[in-house]
Amino acid sequence: MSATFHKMHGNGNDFVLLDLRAQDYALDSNGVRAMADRHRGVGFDQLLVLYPPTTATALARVEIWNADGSRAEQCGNGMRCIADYLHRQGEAGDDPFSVEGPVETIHMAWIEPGMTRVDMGRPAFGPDAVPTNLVPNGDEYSLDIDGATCRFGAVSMGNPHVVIRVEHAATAPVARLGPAIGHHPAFPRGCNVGFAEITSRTGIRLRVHERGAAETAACGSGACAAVAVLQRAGLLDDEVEVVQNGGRLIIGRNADTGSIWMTGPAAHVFQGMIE
Ligand SMILES: N[C@H](CCC[C@H](N)C(=O)O)C(=O)O
Repeated sequence: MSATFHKMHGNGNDFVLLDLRAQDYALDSNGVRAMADRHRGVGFDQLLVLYPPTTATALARVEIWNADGSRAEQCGNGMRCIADYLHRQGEAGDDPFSVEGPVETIHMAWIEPGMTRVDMGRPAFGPDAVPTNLVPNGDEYSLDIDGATCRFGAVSMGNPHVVIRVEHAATAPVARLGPAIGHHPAFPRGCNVGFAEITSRTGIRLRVHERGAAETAACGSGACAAVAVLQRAGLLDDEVEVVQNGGRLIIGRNADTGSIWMTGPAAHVFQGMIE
């Protein structure tokens, strides 16, 4: 069994894209973990799998796997790469198009070579949406970690996110608090943990410890989650530049629909064959 794959990345958050609409390749958690191995496999933060669509308008049905073999409901950088791939394949033109995401239809558009835009849908707040068994005080959650109380926002972008406001992202305790919160029983499906430094009403610096992958160079849904939480707190305007270690994104809020859109880079690195 072998298949053609595409290696891509969005601001250094790297992916293997496996287009299984016209080829077969059996996948399970063990196989995904092996493929993700950066020494014995191809290496990726997430695996993006395209299957034939189940609706007339979508170009593909998308499944997302993390490097640890777990499944994810959303991947913002990955969706931007899928948009670039579908345009590169000649399946998408300059008009918006859509794919069936794991939990909802995702609308996207190609902007220019290496630049795409994705409508990431409406953020969902509240414990049941995230999901978490914590009870918020207003919009703020708190959790005692190592004897200290950690306060944060929480939101679902399809996938679960915690957003912690920090003075300086560069010195945020990502390696310690990321796993401690991300794997905490208060989050039955785990969560991605973002550390956001507000630099202005139109700018943040962000680092994200990702569920199923550890800290990544960039996290697209994490950027959307951080902007959604901080906008809800009245701290950010409708359009924000999010700077992460791997690069920058423009995140905006559609005032009419309440959905969050994301514009940023998508790069195709190489095509290969996996056994
Ligand atoms: N680790 C995430 C999936 C990938 C998210 C990230 N790579 C993005 O760009 O949104 C999760 O398990 O929810």
